[in-house]
Amino acid sequence: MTVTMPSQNGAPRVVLSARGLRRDFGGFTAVKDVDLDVYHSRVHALIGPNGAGKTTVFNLLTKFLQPTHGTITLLGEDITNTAPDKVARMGLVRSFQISAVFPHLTVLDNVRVALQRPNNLATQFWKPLSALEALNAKADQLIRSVGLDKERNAIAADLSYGRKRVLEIATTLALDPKVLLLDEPMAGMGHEDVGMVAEIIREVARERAVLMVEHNLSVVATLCHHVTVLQRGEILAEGDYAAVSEDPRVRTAYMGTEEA
Ligand SMILES: Nc1ncnc2c1ncn2[C@@H]1O[C@H](COP(=O)(O)OP(=O)(O)OP(=O)(O)O)[C@@H](O)[C@H]1O
Repeated sequence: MTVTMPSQNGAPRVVLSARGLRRDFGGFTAVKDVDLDVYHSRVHALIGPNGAGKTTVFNLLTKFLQPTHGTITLLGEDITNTAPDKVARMGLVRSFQISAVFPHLTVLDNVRVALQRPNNLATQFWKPLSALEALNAKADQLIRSVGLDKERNAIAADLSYGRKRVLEIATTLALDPKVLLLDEPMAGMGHEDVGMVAEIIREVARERAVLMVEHNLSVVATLCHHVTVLQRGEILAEGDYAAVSEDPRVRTAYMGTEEA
């Protein structure tokens, strides 16, 4: 069942929220008292220095890790005690979860394989030809939506690093996530690819929520509507990039300098 909070007076609706999230590892608290609201059609950045707890928060939200305290709500349903595979089926998908890109398959075949995962129409391969045609149409639509049309018949292994990451995003989108979690999507990319992937994420977020861990602050500044800064497992600041980057605590604690 999909329950979404009504978007009254056009305000974006919360699709994923966490309250009082905490995770202890033995005597060490990696995440403490984290409240988070992620909105439909918004790109939300989770930033912070190494060891701040970003990956742990991702693992808690996707239920790879169980919180020590706190609650998590997805599309109006409490998922605090829900298994990770069910959470993914409900629409909260982390890119690497299903983004196994097969290097020797073409772009088209990679997307078709992704579309054949559970919950997608093509699992019913015994269905008539019309189902197969619908699959092909859906694959082409996905390929177009991430701008891989020209590489449609290229072998995945022959794609540039940046285009491979885009193919990864396309295979993730095949599950039709309502909330997409991206872990450093720009990592290891050159300037040109960063711009291209940022445009794709912007486009992808029109119809879903995106929460991303990102170290590239110029990407965060231009792409993200909302920024949460973590430090030592706790929220240090949040707001839009302008507000967060003006915050003296962020400048000194996260960026290490008043000049950031
Ligand atoms: N399974 C674990 N057992 C013990 N400590 C852990 C475990 N996972 C994470 N930690 C600790 O929790 C803290 C937060 O780690 P986490 O990986 O969430 O940070 P991060 O912000 O993602 O860092 P980075 O930017 O370096 O990836 C770190 O001090 C880390 O050593």
